[in-house]
Formats: sequence, C-alpha cells, structure tokens
Amino acid sequence: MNIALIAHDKKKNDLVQFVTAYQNIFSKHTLFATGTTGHRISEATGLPITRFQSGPLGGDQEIGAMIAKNQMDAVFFFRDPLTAQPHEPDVTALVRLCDVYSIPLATNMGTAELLIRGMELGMLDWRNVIKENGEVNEG
Ligand SMILES: O=C(CO)COP(=O)(O)O
Repeated sequence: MNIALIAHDKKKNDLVQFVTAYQNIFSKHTLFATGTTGHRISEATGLPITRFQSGPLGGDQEIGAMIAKNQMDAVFFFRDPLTAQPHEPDVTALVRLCDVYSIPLATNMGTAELLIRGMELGMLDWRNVIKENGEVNEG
C-alpha cells in the first residue's frame, strides 16, 4: 500500500514517535511524505520515504495529485488545530480529496492507531480491489 505521512510543525514529534512505534508495519508499505516531515521520519527510522516539496511549497498538492490518480491508499496527516497555516487552502484541498475518493485519513494520534492496526489486520485490502479494477470516481 502507498501511505502518505504529513505533520504540521508542532505535530512532527508526535508523528515521528508514531511511525517509530509502528515501524515494523510501516516498513511493509511504500511511504511518501511532505519535505520536512519525510526528512524527520527517515532520519529517525531509516525507512525509505519518497519526499515531495515542503507543505507550504506545494507538497500537500503533490500528495493530493496522487490521490486524484488513485495512487494513495491511506493518509496520516497530523494537523495542528491551534496554529494558522499560510497554505491552509492546500490543507483543505488535501482533506477534501481524501473525502472525494474515500481514502482513509488519520488527522490525529487516536485515529492513526486505529488505521495502522486496521491495515495490519487487512482491513484496507478493499483498496487493492479498487486499484485492480482501475475504478475512478466519476464525480
Ligand atoms: O505543511 C505541511 C502540511 O500541510 C507539512 O510540510 P512539511 O512536512 O514540509 O513541514
């Protein structure tokens, strides 16, 4: 499965700790991340991660493009609800695309726990069926 990892600055430590804790599961998947988040996680875990631009420079939109092309299976996006982001429209667009394509999106640690454990139990295997059938959302 293709997994996106994104965290706003004040949530980066949380995401690094989360991925470190579940490293054995994340290592079975193909990881993508926005620039700084990806750097922090690969530094801490050694996991291979394809890094896009930093979020404010377009990284959220690059991940959104993968979602629109049916190439992303799950998104872990630890958002900071207490700090205004200069690229708020990009953040909103990414969350919206997850909803358009029914891509599981964890925006906090509580949901992230459920999502990663569910993935390990095979609860996201329906994504393989959708990808094999080449299904696209007709809007
Ligand atoms: O801003 C972000 C997501 O909106 C994250 O970007 P960075 O990982 O480059 O800090």
